[in-house]
Amino acid sequence: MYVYQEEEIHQLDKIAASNGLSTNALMETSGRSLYFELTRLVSIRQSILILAGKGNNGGDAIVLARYLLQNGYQTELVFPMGLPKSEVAKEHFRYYQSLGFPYLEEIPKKQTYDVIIDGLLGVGTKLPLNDTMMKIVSWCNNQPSLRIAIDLPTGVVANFGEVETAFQADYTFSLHGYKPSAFLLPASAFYGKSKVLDIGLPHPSQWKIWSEADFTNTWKTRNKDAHKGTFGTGLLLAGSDEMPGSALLAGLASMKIGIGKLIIGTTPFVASIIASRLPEATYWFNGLNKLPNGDWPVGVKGIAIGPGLTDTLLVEEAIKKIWETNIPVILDAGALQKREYPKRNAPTIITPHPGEFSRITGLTTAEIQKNRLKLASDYAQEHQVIVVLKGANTVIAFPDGSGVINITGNPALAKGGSGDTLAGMILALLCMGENPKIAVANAVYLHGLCADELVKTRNENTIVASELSNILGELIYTLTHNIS
Ligand SMILES: NC(=O)C1=CN([C@@H]2O[C@H](COP(=O)(O)OP(=O)(O)OC[C@H]3O[C@@H](n4cnc5c(N)ncnc54)[C@H](OP(=O)(O)O)[C@@H]3O)[C@@H](O)[C@H]2O)[C@H](O)CC1
Ligand SMILES: [K+]
Repeated sequence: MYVYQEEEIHQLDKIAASNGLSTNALMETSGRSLYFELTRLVSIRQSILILAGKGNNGGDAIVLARYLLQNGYQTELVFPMGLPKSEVAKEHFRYYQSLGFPYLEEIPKKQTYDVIIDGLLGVGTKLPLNDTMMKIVSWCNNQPSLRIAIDLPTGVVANFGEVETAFQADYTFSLHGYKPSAFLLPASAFYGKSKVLDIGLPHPSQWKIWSEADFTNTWKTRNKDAHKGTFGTGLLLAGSDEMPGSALLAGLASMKIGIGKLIIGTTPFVASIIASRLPEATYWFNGLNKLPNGDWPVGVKGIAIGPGLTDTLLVEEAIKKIWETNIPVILDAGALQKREYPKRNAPTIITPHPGEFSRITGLTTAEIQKNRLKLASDYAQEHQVIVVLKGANTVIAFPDGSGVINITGNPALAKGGSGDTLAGMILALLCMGENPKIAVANAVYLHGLCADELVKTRNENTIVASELSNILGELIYTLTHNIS
């Protein structure tokens, strides 16, 4: 599934029209697809109120109303903002009227409806809503009806997360692709359950939702003649005497997802605490202090630096040394600072949560949250790094302008140690030879999926980060046992 900004939708429509697929035809397909989706949710005995705006979102609503009426559904089509203004919506309205179907210009507010369809505003929305629209939306939200939005809930814009008042949908049927606001709070909370309807346009989007199929199509099984070298050696620079657990959590995740060999550069104290829980790793005492002298373990295929590290000066010295190499690196937690990144022939991956991204960019967390996709993407392109902007619907932005939105995960992940676990998973998949884009997307996907699996039988408050790694084995087995 793909994600499209407002401008991209308008552009696609224009190109389709100039090549022979008119907006009139797209509107017909939209309305007809909406009709078929609706018949799964609504029975013929239920009353349906369709609210149509003056633009093409209203045009979709007109086509939907026609299909419903033609098929005997109790449907009332109302234009509370006035009759259609867009040329294509006018054409469909003319056809609707030619069939003798009725319409109203005011909502009959004395009556209640089983279902309200919001075809008031779509991707052409400019905030703020005017007073009339605000009142209509508030009225809808106070009705006991099932609420269904066409393309976007009215009051939500396509590209950003900002909202004042919006139609609180139970379902939103998005046309052609998701819009960024479906993944940006507070807007995303107004979508209800959302689904994309195919209307026959191509998919040139560089942004996609990472799905189970994407995971299974890209996950590599271990060859029969594999040895530990096949799956790479990772260097994890993590853990301090105050935060020893970070090294353990990242290390467990790396080893349990499948890395061949893991070297943990940490203090002797940390090693003495965690080695009994992770005897499979090897330990490089005080690696952070040794690294700036060029005293390196050989054969390292990937580095993760930062989980549980507090000595900023030492971390910066180590990073300077890492810049001299062409080894893929993940900068996490204590290694995330405002900085310049040198040009290298290996990926640099940063994994900030919104607070850390705020520290790096100087933007407020509120600014970041309502515009996560664009800000992560701008940063990734400007600095030529992979940005993993964590939080609900983690955004992964690549240096070439493409990106992935992850939809696995839940609030159980909002807990200490969860980020360390993710850093370990990314390190492992990078070292195991995945293409970096796929490594990062699959790690983020699995990390969230572990949490989703755990909350099937457990209260989300009670889950701790080490449990994510514990269920990786069963989870990957279930997802992949059909792959030959
Ligand atoms: N490829 C596709 O996905 C297709 C989608 N379709 C549908 O078309 C809409 C987009 O249609 P568009 O006409 O561009 O825009 P809208 O219908 O969303 O809105 C335009 C009208 O809304 C008025 N408006 C805008 N902001 C406000 C506001 N804050 N308060 C009140 N009214 C507002 C605007 O009025 P003006 O006076 O400013 O002109 C317009 O009248 C898309 O979402 C899909 O539903 C098509 O079917 C084709 C293919
Ligand atoms: K709408």
